[in-house]
Amino acid sequence: MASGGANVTGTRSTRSLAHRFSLCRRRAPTFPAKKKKSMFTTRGDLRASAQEGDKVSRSIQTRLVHMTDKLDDPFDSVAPPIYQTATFNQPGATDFGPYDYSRSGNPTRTLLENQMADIENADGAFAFASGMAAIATVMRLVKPGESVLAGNDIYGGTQRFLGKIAPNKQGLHVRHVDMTKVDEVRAALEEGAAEGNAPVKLVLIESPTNPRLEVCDIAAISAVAKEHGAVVCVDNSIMAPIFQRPIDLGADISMTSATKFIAGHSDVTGGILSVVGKDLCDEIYFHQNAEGNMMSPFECWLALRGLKTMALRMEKQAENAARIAAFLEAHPMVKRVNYAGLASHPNSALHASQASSGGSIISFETGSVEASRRIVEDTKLFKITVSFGSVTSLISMPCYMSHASVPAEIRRERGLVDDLVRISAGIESIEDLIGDLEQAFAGAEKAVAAGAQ
Ligand SMILES: Cc1ncc(COP(=O)(O)O)c(C=O)c1O
Ligand SMILES: N[C@@H](CCSC[C@H](N)C(=O)O)C(=O)O
Repeated sequence: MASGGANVTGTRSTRSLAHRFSLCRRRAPTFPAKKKKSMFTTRGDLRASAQEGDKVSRSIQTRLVHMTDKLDDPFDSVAPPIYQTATFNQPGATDFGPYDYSRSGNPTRTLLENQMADIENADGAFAFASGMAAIATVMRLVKPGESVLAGNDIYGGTQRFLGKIAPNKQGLHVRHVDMTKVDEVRAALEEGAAEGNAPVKLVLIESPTNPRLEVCDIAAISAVAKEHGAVVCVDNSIMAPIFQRPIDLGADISMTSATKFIAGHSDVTGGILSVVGKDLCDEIYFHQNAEGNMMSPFECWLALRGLKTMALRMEKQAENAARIAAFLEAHPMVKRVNYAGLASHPNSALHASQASSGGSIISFETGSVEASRRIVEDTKLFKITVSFGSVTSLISMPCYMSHASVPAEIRRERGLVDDLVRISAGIESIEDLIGDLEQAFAGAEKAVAAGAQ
C-alpha cells in the first residue's frame, strides 16, 4: 500500500491542473482530437489560459462560481454539459481516445473531480456514488492482517462498516481510540508497529465528529501517523472544504459526503475523495474503475451546481447555527450543547486553529428521551430526517436514526445517549427558526410535566 503523499514535490496550493492530470492519469476534459475546432474553442482557450494564472490568487468562493476548469465546449455554455452516456465512440479500435466508458471516466465527472481537487489542494479527486462508497474505497487501501484506527464518536454507517464488514469480510483489524487524545493515537500506532502485531495502515478521523461534534487535532495526528507510515483520511463531511481543508493540515485523503453540503438541497447522494500523491491517486482510481462505485453524470452535474452556492449557503447556515447554539445553551431544558463554534466546547481553540467556522451542525442533550422526542416532533420548520447540510433545517435523534445501526452496548460504552438531538441549521430566517424551537420546547415542557403527574 502507498503510504501517503509526503514525498510529492512542489507546494500543494500552486500545483497546476496539468500536473494533477499527469499525477493520477486523469484525462483532460477536451473533445477527442478528431473533432473540428470552432472559433469559440479558440476564445475559450484564451480565457482558460488567462484563468490559469488567476487560480492561485482567487478565493475559493470565486473559483467555485467561475469553475476552475472548463470543457472545451464549442458553444461555451455557462452551465456545464451533462455527458449522460455510458460509452464514447473511439477514434479507432486500438485507440481509446480521452474517454471510452463512463465507469472509467466521464467529462462531467472529471469537471467535478478537478473542481474538488482544486479547492482542496489535492493532486486528484474522485467522485463516488455515496459517502459510504468513498469510505469503502479508502478501506481497500488496507490489506488483510493490517489495522485501521478510528475514533469512538463516528458516523453510524462508518461504525457499521468498521464493525461488521472490515473485520468479518476483509480480514482487517479495527481499533477505536479517543481521537481527541493524540497520545492514544500515538500509543496505538506504536503498539501496531511492535513485532507480531497488526501494523496500522489507515487512520480514519472525523473532526468535528458526527454526532457529538468532538474535535481532533488533524495536523498532530497526521504527523504522528506519517512517522508510522499510515495513511490519514479525514471525513470532512461536517465542515466541507469551505470551512476546513484537511490536506492543508497534513492529511493524505479528505473525504466529503457530497450528499450533505456540496449538493446542499437533499437531492443527491455522493461522496468525494480528494487525494495527495500519485501512488494513492492511482490506487484509488484503480478501485473506482474496477469496482464501479463512481458518481453518475447527472449526480455530478447536480453536485457541480451545488458547489457554486456552497460557500454562500454554508456561511448563512453557520450564522444560523451559532444563534441556535446560543439559544440552546441558555435554555433550562438543555443539559449539554455540542457545537464546535461555542466557547464552552472543550476544543474550541483547537477547532478555530484548523477550521474557519463552527459550522451548522449542533447536538444537545435534555436528559429525557421523551422531552427530546417531543421537541423533535413538535418543530414545524425542522424536517425530521437523517442527513445534514441541506438548505432546509433538519432535526433528528441519532440513536434512533443515523446511529441506530451502532449496537446499543457500544453506544452506552461511548456515552452516546438516547436523548441526544441533532440539528442541521438551514438557510431560513433565524427569527423563524428560533420561534419554532421556542414553541417546540414550550410544548415539550408542558407535555413532559403533564406526563409526570
Ligand atoms: C460523517 C459522515 N460520513 C459519511 C457519511 C456517509 O455519507 P453518504 O450518506 O453520502 O453515504 C455520512 C452520512 O451518511 C456522515 O454523516
Ligand atoms: N438508514 C441510513 C441512515 C443514514 S444516516 C445519514 C447521515 N450520515 C446522518 O448522519 O444523518 C443507514 O442505515 O445508513
